[in-house]
Amino acid sequence: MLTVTNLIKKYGKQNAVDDISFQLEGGEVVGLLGPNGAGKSTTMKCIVGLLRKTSGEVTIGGYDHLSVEAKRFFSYIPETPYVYDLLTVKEHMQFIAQAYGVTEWQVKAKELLELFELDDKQNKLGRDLSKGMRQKVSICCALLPDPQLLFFDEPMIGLDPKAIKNTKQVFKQLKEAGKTILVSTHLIDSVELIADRVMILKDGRIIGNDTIFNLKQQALQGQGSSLEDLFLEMTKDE
Ligand SMILES: Nc1ncnc2c1ncn2[C@@H]1O[C@H](COP(=O)(O)OP(=O)(O)OP(=O)(O)O)[C@@H](O)[C@H]1O
Repeated sequence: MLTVTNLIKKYGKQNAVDDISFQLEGGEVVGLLGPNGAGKSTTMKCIVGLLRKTSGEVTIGGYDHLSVEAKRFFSYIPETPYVYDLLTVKEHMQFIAQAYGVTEWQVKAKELLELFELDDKQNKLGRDLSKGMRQKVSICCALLPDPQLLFFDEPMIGLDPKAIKNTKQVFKQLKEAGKTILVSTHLIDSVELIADRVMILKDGRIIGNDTIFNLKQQALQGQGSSLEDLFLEMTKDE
């Protein structure tokens, strides 16, 4: 579903993403973990085409990631939610539905807005929404076209506990529906239960890419421990 080959992104002389390669098979849920500045957001932005990669190749569903065909496959939920100031919450849903040709979108939009407790905010303008509400609108817009592949960059930041719980539930449902997900997060427990695999990024490089079980075996010599301990062990400075 997603193939990243020798991806490099430089900011000036710094390699923020330093020659990484990985694949996501259809239906896989993969957690992208790493300390602040590891290159998680830069990697995602290069994949979805918001940042110009320095070099490397990215294909989505077999198509070059910048093609319209590739864009039909995925939704991206950015770290900082972007909403249109002068569209209401409902108009955001309508706009996405029309852009992606979603038929009978009202029913799905209603379900999503109810799930994220936005149903009473339908007529509020984007500019009048709180940060958490913007994040919820961003998630609802991403889910409306029912894409095969979803990129979530720190989806829980700014959400209240109820919305975090709902988002975890949505992840579970998406996984059950066979969707492919790449999710970057610092909230390790939010991926521990659903991730088939995690990739650990440090200084722009992938330093671990395996099932949580296998990574624990390698890093902790089989000592029973949490994913959080594993993360801290793998990313500690020598
Ligand atoms: N626009 C930019 N210009 C220059 N350097 C940048 C820019 N954006 C990010 N960087 C640098 O690239 C590196 C990777 O940043 P990135 O935001 O991808 O990390 P991250 O893993 O998403 O971090 P966090 O967990 O803090 O969100 C960091 O060293 C950062 O300072």
